[in-house]
Amino acid sequence: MTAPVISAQNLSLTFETNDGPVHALKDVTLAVEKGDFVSFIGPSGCGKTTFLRCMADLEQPTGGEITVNGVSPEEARRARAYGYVFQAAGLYPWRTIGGNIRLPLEIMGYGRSDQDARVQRVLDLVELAGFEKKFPWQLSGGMQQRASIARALAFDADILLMDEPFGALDEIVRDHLNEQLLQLWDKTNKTICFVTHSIPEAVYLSTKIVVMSPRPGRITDVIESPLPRQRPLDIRDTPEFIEIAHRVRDGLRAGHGDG
Ligand SMILES: Nc1ncnc2c1ncn2[C@@H]1O[C@H](COP(=O)(O)OP(=O)(O)OP(=O)(O)O)[C@@H](O)[C@H]1O
Repeated sequence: MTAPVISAQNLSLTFETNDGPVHALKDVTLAVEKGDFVSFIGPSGCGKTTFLRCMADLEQPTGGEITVNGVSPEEARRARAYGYVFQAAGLYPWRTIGGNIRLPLEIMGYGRSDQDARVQRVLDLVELAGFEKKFPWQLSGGMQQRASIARALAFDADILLMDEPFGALDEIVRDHLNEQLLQLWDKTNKTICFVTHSIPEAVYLSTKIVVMSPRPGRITDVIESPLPRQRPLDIRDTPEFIEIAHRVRDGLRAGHGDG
């Protein structure tokens, strides 16, 4: 067996605030394997974003251990092990779509022709070929979110950390992006950690669904999905899908009950 891509052992993070300590994460233990698509679902404040930020070295845990690709999050960050996609697309309005995707490559010192090739490749991957010279405001919200995914993919990181990337989009656009994201995951075999509030989104996308509950933020259930890798959208009407969705809902309810 290969080592997990992300391994958390009794991970805890307590924020000291003026109102006293906030236990954002408490004793979280989880292994994410290579090629997994893991969704984190739970009510507001259960620590989903904090967990993702620990993986990305944007927060420092106060207890336990976490490794990314077998090393510390800091070393993984320096090795550009992951791309991070935020809730809002976060594109610079004064740069074109191509310019936005190019920015991290410029910072990392890639040569100009390598930059060009990478920009074209990731624009193709997210089906935005031809939009390189447009500015963000000329694109719909869904297209902007795809551009921000392209930016996270541009330097070929094996891990994609996505914090509610489609939360602000309407349902039809979200369905379409979910489908595209699954195809992209299938093509590239990346490991994806994905935060969401939506049960159907979590069940549709994931190989593993991590249910969390707040106060203190912890994992209450980990569901290994029996669904096949290839998933047309209408898989959501099948009994298998509905059964998993029920289990997630039950887990969320139980978490609320003792919160
Ligand atoms: N920098 C901080 N300082 C103090 N408390 C914080 C900080 N960041 C997060 N928290 C608290 O930690 C808890 C977990 O927050 P987190 O953002 O990880 O939750 P979440 O599950 O991602 O929520 P949401 O679904 O609303 O995004 C919350 O109670 C939050 O208020």
